[in-house]
Amino acid sequence: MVKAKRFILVKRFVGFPKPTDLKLVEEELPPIKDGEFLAEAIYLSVDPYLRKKVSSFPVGDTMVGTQVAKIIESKNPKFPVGKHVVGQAGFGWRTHTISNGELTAEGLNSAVLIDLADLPLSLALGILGMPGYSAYFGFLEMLQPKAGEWLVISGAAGAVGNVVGQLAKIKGLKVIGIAGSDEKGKWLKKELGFDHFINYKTQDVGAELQRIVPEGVELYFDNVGGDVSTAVMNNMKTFGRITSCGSISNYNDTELKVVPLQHALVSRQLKMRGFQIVSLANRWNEAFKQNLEWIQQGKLKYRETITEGFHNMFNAFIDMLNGRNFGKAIVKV
Ligand SMILES: NC(=O)C1=CN([C@@H]2O[C@H](COP(=O)(O)OP(=O)(O)OC[C@H]3O[C@@H](n4cnc5c(N)ncnc54)[C@H](OP(=O)(O)O)[C@@H]3O)[C@@H](O)[C@H]2O)C=CC1
Ligand SMILES: CCCCC/C=C/C=O
Repeated sequence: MVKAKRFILVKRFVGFPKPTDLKLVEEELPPIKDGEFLAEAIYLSVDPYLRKKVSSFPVGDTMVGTQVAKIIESKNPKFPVGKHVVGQAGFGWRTHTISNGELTAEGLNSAVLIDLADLPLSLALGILGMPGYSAYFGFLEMLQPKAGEWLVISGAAGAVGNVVGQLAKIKGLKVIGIAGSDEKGKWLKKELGFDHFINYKTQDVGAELQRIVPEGVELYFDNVGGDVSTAVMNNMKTFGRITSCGSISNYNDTELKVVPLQHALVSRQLKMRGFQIVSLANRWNEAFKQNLEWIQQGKLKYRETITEGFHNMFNAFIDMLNGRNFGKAIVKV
């Protein structure tokens, strides 16, 4: 018998999540059936979308989330013992999972075999996983960037943002990153080649943009929404293009705030495009292959903030919401 640990939701998050909203429980797993396999978690991902998802999540269910796991028992020839998978639907915040690897209603594989050669397996949760694909499609496809254009990225030092900035440098753009600490700014400029950095906690974003690019920027990749985005949009060129990837600045709000975007949109004739990376699930492999190639060529760098211990899942999640992560926030079991 295998004992699995898992976090269940005991109270839906209201405002900033509290440790008492989740509970760590143990359960004995049944023997696996034909077509199933048993996987043991190695790395788990903590992502901003979890905060949003839990607003409508059934109390008592295992907390959702993606993980990298090793197959330790199998009655499914497609998932042999010893191989690794990225576990999505049916996995979540748990140490051991029984899965059949089938497609979910959303068209996502519940488990996908991975082989990253000599690269760390945890990258399958970051630059070679969902956040890396969001950067790839959200930037290259939604924004249709051209060499020489100016790009502003909010949430620039996070899992998605830092990859967007690096892709933009590969494509010959000029990049301004916005994030919440000068240490993050140093990393973005010195190691990743960003051209400019704005600390939204200590600087006036609009005034800084005005100083750096008085004529206005062409492109904006938005991870945070809120006042930062209003300031950026009011410093864009006519016909500027925006990808709305997320709005983490309001995920913990209990009341909906009105953010005045229309003035900038209308007066500057901007084009704003949102996207859901799950809708592009059938093309994820394209982004995987290209990001992998650029990593192997030394054109894309990766950074992770790793928290040790499954019992620290909640702390890692809160640390990410509070901006303590550089690059991808990961938990190592
Ligand atoms: N549309 C889609 O399909 C997808 C959307 N997303 C979205 O992309 C965004 C980035 O995700 P991801 O890269 O995984 O997360 P990150 O790794 O960027 O982590 C979240 C970051 O958000 C920043 N942050 C927290 N609170 C605020 C705030 N009030 N204002 C501004 N910044 C804040 C923090 O950095 P700092 O120190 O700078 O404050 C923190 O590090 C999120 O909005 C997420 O929901 C992600 C994947 C897919
Ligand atoms: C594997 C599920 C990924 C969902 C990412 C969604 C982000 C939305 O904001």
